[in-house]
Amino acid sequence: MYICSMELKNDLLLRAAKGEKVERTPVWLMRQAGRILPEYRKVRASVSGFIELAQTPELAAEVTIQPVDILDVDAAIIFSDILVIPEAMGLPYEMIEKKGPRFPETIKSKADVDKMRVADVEESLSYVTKAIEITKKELNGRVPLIGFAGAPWTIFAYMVEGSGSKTFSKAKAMLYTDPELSHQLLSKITDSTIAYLKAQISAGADLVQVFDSWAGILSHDQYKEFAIPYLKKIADAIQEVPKTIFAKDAHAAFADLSKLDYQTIGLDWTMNPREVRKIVGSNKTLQGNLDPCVLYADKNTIRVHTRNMLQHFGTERHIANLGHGVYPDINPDHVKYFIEAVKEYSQK
Ligand SMILES: Cc1c2[nH]c(c1CCC(=O)O)Cc1[nH]c(c(CCC(=O)O)c1C)Cc1[nH]c(c(CCC(=O)O)c1C)Cc1[nH]c(c(C)c1CCC(=O)O)C2
Repeated sequence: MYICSMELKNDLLLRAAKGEKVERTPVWLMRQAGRILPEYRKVRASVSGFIELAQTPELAAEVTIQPVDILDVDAAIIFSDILVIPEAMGLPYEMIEKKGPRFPETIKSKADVDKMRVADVEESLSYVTKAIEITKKELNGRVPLIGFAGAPWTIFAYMVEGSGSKTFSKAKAMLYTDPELSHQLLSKITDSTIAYLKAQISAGADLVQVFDSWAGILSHDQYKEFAIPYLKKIADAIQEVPKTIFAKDAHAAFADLSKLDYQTIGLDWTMNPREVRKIVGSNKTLQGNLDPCVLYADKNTIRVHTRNMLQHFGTERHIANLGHGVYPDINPDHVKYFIEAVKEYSQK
C-alpha cells in the first residue's frame, strides 16, 4: 500500500480543523467534484455513467483534482458516493440519469438484514482506495484530500426506502415498528463505515467527513436513539485524522453532536453561526454555510453575502463552504467569485 508521508504545501484546512492558527479561512465546496465543471462532463461522457467513472481509479482521481486546478480550492474531496457502502454490504444501486440513485432491492425484513454483510473493504472497495492513492500522488501535497462516508442513519434511509424521498416514511416507519431490527442494520452499516474510513485514511485521506444528509427528518428522540450512538462509535474508532460531521437540518442535535469527538461540525444555510457557536462552545471548528442559491446572483451580491457569512463565523475555527452541495447548473465563474471573496476578506 502507498502510504503518503509527503508534507502538505497548503494545510489550512487541517490547521483550521484542529483549531490552530491560520493566515486566512480555508475554503472548499461540498460536491465540488463533478457536475458544475465542463471538464468533468467531458470525462463523464467518455464512460457509461457515474458508477463506471467512480470505479475507474485514474478517472476518479482526475475529476477529484479538477476543482483544485480550476477553482483553486483549499482541499480536494475524493470522487465517489456515499452509496458504495450499501453496495459493498450486498445491496447494489443504480444511478438513474437526471434522477438520482435507486436500489432495485430494498431492506424489508429480518431475512434481508441477515443477508447484509459487514463490507469487506479490501475486496469490494479497493477502487476507492486506489483512486485515493493516485490522487495523493498527483496532488503532490498541494492541498489535503478529504475522504468521506454517509452517516449510518442516512445510509439506512436509502437502503430501506430504495431511493430519494421527501419524507423517507418507510425508513422512519421501520425505526418505530421494529427498533431492534433497525439497530441491527445500523450496527452493520456502522462497522462497514468504520472499516471503509480507515481504509481511506491508510490510502492517504487527510481528513474525513461524515454526511448525515437526512438528519433533519428524524424527531429529536429518534436522532438521539438511532443516529447519535452510531456517530459516536465512528468518531471514537477513527483517531488517525481530523473528522467532520455534517448533519443537515439537525437544528436540535447540536448539543449532542458537540459532545462527540468530531473536530468540525458542518452547518447548512438555515443555521445561524453565532447561535450554533453558543451551543457547541469554542472547542469546535464550524464549517459552512453560504446558501448555494447565492451563487445564482451577480458577482457583487456573491461578495456581499460571502463577507457577511465570514463575519458571522469570525476568523477563528471556521472552514468556509456552502450550506449543502453546489447545484449542477451554477456557473463555475460564480463559484470562483465565492472562493476569491473568502480568500480576500478573511486574510489577516
Ligand atoms: C445524499 C448523498 C448522495 N451522495 C452524497 C450524499 C451526501 C451529500 C449530500 O447530501 O448531497 C455524497 C457525494 N456524492 C458525490 C460526491 C463526490 C465528491 C464531491 O464533490 O463532494 C459526494 C461527497 C458524487 C456524486 N453523486 C451523484 C453525482 C451525479 C451523478 C452523475 O454524474 O450522473 C455525483 C457527481 C449522484 C447522487 N448521489 C446521491 C444522490 C441523491 C445523487 C443524485 C442527485 C445529485 O446529483 O446530487 C446520494
